[in-house]
Amino acid sequence: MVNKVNLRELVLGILLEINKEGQHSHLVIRSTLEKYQYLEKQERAFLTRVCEGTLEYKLRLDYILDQYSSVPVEKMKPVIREILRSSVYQLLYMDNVPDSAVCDEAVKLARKKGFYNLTGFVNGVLRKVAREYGSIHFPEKDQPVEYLSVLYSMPKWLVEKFLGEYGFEKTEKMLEAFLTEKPTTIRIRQHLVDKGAVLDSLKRQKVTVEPAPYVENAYYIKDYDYLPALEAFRMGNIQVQDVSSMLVGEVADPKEGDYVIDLCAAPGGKTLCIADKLKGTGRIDARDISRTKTDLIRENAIRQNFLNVVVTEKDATQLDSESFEKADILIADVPCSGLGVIGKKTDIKYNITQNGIAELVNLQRKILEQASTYVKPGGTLIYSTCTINKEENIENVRWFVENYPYELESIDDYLCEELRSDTTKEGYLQLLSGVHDCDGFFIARLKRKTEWNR
Ligand SMILES: C[S@@+](CC[C@H](N)C(=O)[O-])C[C@H]1O[C@@H](n2cnc3c(N)ncnc32)[C@H](O)[C@@H]1O
Repeated sequence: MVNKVNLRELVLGILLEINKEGQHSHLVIRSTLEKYQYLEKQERAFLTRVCEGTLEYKLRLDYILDQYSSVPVEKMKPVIREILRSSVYQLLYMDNVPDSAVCDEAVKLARKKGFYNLTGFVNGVLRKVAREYGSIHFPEKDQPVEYLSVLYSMPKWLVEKFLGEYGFEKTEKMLEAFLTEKPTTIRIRQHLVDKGAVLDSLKRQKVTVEPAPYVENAYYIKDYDYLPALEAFRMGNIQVQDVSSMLVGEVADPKEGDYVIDLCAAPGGKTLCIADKLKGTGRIDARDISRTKTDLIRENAIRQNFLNVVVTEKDATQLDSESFEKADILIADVPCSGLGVIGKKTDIKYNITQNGIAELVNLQRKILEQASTYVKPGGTLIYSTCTINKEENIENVRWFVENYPYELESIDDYLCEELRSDTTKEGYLQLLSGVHDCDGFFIARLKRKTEWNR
């Protein structure tokens, strides 16, 4: 017989592990779920929700705890801090868990972990939060940085950065969107696939399907358990991909027979989208830096049976002279800070630093420098990131056109009316979650000048 597992103890173990340097929360959660495969579906959902929610709302939870605890959160013992954070998350955001159960379980867990002398403290803080939460004084809008930081659990330096670039209204929409759960977005493959049949197959498996905005073959899916259990997925007819990322395929606009190089291609989202648009013709050379990464591209290309995809391990910062002036289209979907996808990858907001961004800008420019030589004169270079700060986006593009024989080219012809603006006419698009109905993302289309007009 299997021993009953204490779910809150597992949550505590996960939260402590995530705090260690270099850990990624989704991997720590996944490895615990794999280890405890026998947990019921509901138990798995509880464990995932409490861990993810505690992380997403960490700064707000700490602000609340600091109102009620005689010891500041920063000075607490790590075990007690994580018990309190995850318990306050349950008290405030999980209606189906009774307050008394949250407090009792937290006290039991503190005792089990050897903190006998702190059980009264844990009990006192949690019962006060449960009783008095409605009367907590939160920062007001006239202190915009504190207000947004506490309300949306975003480090202050990032709030300041977003306010500086986008102003209050857009920043607030974006921070709110980061905390809002979204359905999965899929792209239905077009070449050799009947869209109606794919939609029927999804509906037969009781999946809720709705059209997503901006791109014709983009759909939201809900009410499924496990992606590989879907026939449409196993048959290679759907690919999970955010609409923002699909827009790279639209803006690249490959023509049958084109030779495309995708320099940073793993796990293969844009490669496969472009392979589909090439309709089995031409070739897409999908590269990434390591075997682990290129294996992900291979796995996806095999599932979708695309024979025009060639996968190789290559460091994009190193010059590949064999690719000199060969590509009709080059995709530079570079490694970036990921500030546009904080809603899906919570760790980013706590781990990224200004120095880290500066290092990424250097890496992005090194990649662009090599990439500049691979495009045929008259060919196209698409520069994209899933981030939203100017240094990694438009400032890199401006640096590139100043130093290399390229010019921005309007992308209006490839976008729906809703996404067109002065910047898309100039050649680039900055998407923001909450403002747009997708992840935060940047795309620029650059044309390599021909010999005579360099
Ligand atoms: C934004 S992700 C690419 C996402 C991919 N284009 C897609 O649509 O699925 C950036 C990729 O850059 C890769 N990368 C990082 N440094 C690199 C380098 N020096 N050379 C090549 N790839 C690199 C990472 O391994 C990562 O897979």
